[in-house]
Formats: sequence, C-alpha cells, structure tokens
Amino acid sequence: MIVAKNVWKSYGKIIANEDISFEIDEGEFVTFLGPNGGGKTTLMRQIYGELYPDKGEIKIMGMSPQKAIKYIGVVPQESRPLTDLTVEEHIKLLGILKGLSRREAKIKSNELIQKLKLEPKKRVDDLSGGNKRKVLIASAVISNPKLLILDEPTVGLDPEIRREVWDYLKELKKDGTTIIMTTHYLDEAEELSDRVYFMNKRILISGKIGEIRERFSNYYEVVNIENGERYYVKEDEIKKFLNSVNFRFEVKLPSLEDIYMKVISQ
Ligand SMILES: Nc1ncnc2c1ncn2[C@@H]1O[C@H](COP(=O)(O)OP(=O)(O)OP(=O)(O)O)[C@@H](O)[C@H]1O
Repeated sequence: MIVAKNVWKSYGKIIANEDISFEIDEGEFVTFLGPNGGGKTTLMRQIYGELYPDKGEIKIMGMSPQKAIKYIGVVPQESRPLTDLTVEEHIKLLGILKGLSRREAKIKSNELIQKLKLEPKKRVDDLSGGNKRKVLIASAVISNPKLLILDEPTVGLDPEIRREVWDYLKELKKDGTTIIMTTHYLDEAEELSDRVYFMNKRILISGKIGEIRERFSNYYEVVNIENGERYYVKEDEIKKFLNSVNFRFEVKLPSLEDIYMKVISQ
C-alpha cells in the first residue's frame, strides 16, 4: 500500500530524514516512535504530500502522495479545528470538501458524532482540547479514507478520552483502514500497532513489538546505582561483566522503554 524508498529530507543543514525505506501493507496499523526532532513529522508530511523528498520516493497505492491525497485522511500535529463552526458543521464541511454529497456528509457526520461521543450543536471553539482532537479525527475520517495518518493524536488528552480515541482507532482498523501514527507513548504504540519503527532521522529498528522484545530478551540491563548509567550486557557475558565493575549495581531485564532508550541513543 505504501512504499518508501531511500527517502532523504533536510531543512538547510539540518537532516531530518536519512535514507528511510519501508513498506506498509493494506490494513496494517504502523507506528513511528522517536525522540523530539527525530524526523517523524517530516516523514508524515512527505507521506501526505505536503513536502517532497530531496532524494528517494514515496508511493501510495502506486501513486505519488499528491495524487493519492483523495484517499488519505490526516490529523496533523498541533492542528486546530476551524473556528466559528459547530461540531456537526465542522465534520460535515470537511466531508463536503472531500467530495461527499451534503446528504452523505450529514449521515456520516451523525454516525461519527455518536461514535466519538461528541455534542453536535456545541461550538468547536468552546470544546476541551480532547474533544477538539476528536473533531479533527472525525473530520479526517468522514470521507472513509483508505489511509489515515495521525501525528501524535493523543498528546495532552486525559486517560478517558485517550481510551475513547484508541477504541475508535481499533474499530477503524477492524474495518480495514490502513493507519500510520506517530507517538511518544510506548503504551499507545503497543496497544494499537501491528508494527513499529523506532526512528531518529533514520530507521533504527522495526518489527512487531513482541519480536523486538524477543530480540532483546537475551540482554540484561545493568544500572550503576551511584550515577544512573546503564549498560546492556548479553546473557552469556553478564557474569564476567559484573565481576569486572567496581560500582554498586542493579540488574534487570529491559522493559520496552529501556529497549527504546538503548536503540535511540545508539
Ligand atoms: N520547517 C522547518 N524548518 C527548519 N527545520 C525544521 C522544520 N521542521 C522541522 N525541522 C527540524 O527538523 C528536525 C526533525 O523535526 P520533526 O518535526 O520532523 O521531528 P519529530 O520527530 O516530529 O519531532 P517531535 O516529536 O518533537 O514532533 C528537527 O531538528 C526540527 O527542528
């Protein structure tokens, strides 16, 4: 469904994406994780065609992102809903702009308002941050996109609304929508995605979360209790390593977060 081949993108001297390649199948839910400034938003903006790669290419269903945009729904990072509209008007308007008839837009927006537990007649300006985000999600999916791109969709949301958004995204996936998301939350990636990419400008590691855990399961994490420094030591080298150190330590199996920290600091 999506193929990226050797994508490079810079802003002047800052390299944001370095030789990125990946393939995403139809119906997959794939998450890109990485530190602040790791190039996730830049990559998303190229997938939905707002930016062009300096080198390399991205194809969506065999088309350029600019051509495929009619099949894509986007919730950009830090986007704001349009002001001065009610919830219902906002969602309907976005549907009409994406080519739905007024009637189709009305039916579909009512359905989304119910599913996402929104109040149709409330002014978008008066909503909480969480409900604004829901309006943006509803406005992105009203045209039944084949591909949905969500750039940090649950930043700043309270746990209840976050759960509601997760449940809705799971439903979309079940209905066959291909979803690409960026997030800083490992629990979110784990709960929702089929596969993840850890990236920091370039792709560092990818796979199913279970597989990634397994790949690191023969490592121990040794923490220097005196200064917090961490070491990742292979199972068969742990005895020798612990005999060789002269600090107080704690040994544990790495959590997903530890693996992430190890991988992105390489
Ligand atoms: N419009 C721009 N002009 C110049 N530099 C930019 C621009 N947009 C992003 N950058 C730089 O490119 C790099 C990658 O930024 P990007 O926003 O893609 O990362 P990110 O992984 O999405 O970060 P975050 O998690 O903080 O949103 C950073 O160093 C950033 O400062």
